[in-house]
Amino acid sequence: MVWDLEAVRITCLPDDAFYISDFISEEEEQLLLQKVSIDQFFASNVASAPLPRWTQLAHRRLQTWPSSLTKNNTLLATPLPAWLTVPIIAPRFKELGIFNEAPHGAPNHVLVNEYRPGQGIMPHEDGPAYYPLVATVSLGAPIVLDLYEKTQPESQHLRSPNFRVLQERRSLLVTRGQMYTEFRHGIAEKQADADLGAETVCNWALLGEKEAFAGGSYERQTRTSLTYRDVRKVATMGHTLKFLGGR
Ligand SMILES: O=C(O)CCC(=O)C(=O)O
Ligand SMILES: [Fe+2]
Repeated sequence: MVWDLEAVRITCLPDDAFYISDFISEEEEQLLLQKVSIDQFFASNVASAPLPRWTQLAHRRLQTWPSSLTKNNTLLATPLPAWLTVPIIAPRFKELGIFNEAPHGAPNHVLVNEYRPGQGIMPHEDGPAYYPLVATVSLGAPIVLDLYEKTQPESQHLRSPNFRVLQERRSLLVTRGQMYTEFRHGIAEKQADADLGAETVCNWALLGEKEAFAGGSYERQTRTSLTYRDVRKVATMGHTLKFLGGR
């Protein structure tokens, strides 16, 4: 398929943000959710040594693929598992060309975040460890992402965000450039998302199923996100062994 990125630009946001509804099929969504839950029992490549993949945080659960970054923000080179690669990176991200200018030409790192109703993530920025582009695939249920200009004091976060993006299940949200560097993003700890409409949701025109939100609110259900990024610093195994060997 050939995608026209300009056609899915979120025009009321600064550069750059794109939203694609129905980015993956229902079958693909179910398979991904299954993998996310099965892989909590198995390490990616050491099936005989069960390893819990989830890290329980105060307000959500997290998986880090292929592994956490080192203290100085380096990724130890390991390929992502196949289920996180096909079909999302290959062929779809490749067709979109979104990672073409990233240092490694493709994402090398994926965070899996799971939010139950009432859970969220504090406003934050993803920082300089990554090339400034995040591609988020949403699974299971919709959720609202809040965007805050960094120039505003953090106390503003207790009040209203500058922009809100409604992420439907099976959608893709791409934020890059200024949207990555000049904004914080967060998800409110709520049981329901309300006050939804063309005036308050900046990707309203790009939604796949506006009718579902016509009432202006919905109750949260468990929503899982896959956030794809390119970690700038990657250490190859050769370097790592040399480092461990002290030479
Ligand atoms: O779940 C999301 O959409 C956002 C996750 C996030 O901001 C992060 O992991 O840095
Ligand atoms: Fe983030």
